[in-house]
Amino acid sequence: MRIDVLTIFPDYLAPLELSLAGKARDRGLIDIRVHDLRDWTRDRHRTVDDTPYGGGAGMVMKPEPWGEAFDTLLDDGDVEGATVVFTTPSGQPFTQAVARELASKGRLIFACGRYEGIDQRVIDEVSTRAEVREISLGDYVLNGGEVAALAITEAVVRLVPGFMGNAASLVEESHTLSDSGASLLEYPVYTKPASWRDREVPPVLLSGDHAAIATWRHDQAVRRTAERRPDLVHGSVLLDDVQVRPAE
Ligand SMILES: NC(=S)c1ccno1
Repeated sequence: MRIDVLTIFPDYLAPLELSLAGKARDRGLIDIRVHDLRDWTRDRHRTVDDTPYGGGAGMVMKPEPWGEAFDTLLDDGDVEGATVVFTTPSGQPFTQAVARELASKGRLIFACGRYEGIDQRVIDEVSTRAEVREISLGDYVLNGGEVAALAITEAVVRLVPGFMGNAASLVEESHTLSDSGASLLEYPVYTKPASWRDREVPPVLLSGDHAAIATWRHDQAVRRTAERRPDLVHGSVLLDDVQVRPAE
């Protein structure tokens, strides 16, 4: 997978060098390229914003630099299957399901807006040339889209086949789907020592009874989901999975 990031703060994406994404790049699994939007400005001040038509506070990102940047990135022959992601608070919520969708793409191009946003004509024009997704990290406003691009990149890259050394660990993490299709939070996890500050590991986990352990873990995931994320509980589907007993 190739990932391009367009931003006026390229150094903001430096953590991609450090994290697992950096290792994946070293292994040739992903090709990450960060681009400074100002490289497509034409004035000596490298201007990327201007006042909003219709008035109002703040500044809007000018269409010209974005248009020329996308001309470069979408005309480099590597456009097939490219998806352009605008990270914006007005986008669709980013979820694990969206991460799975994006992980199946051949190429992602992140457009990180700043100020009050990017001139709408940029989104409209790019939509005629590639698949466009406007995605929000959450219902809050950041100073720009870079943090969202980092988070989405991390969530997506770890799903790319071959990225995680132990693919099995992807199966039992939060927001995977249960047999009934419900999105479950991960069950609580424990490791040595078996007793710590008079707190014991649940005995079932020491029993060696794999069926009982699987049942306990699923029960815990369902209970945790029902308690913390009732919004993920679709009718009785989730509760049909298991009788949710009151917390012990
Ligand atoms: N919530 C998101 S993705 C965002 C981008 C810029 N500000 O907020």
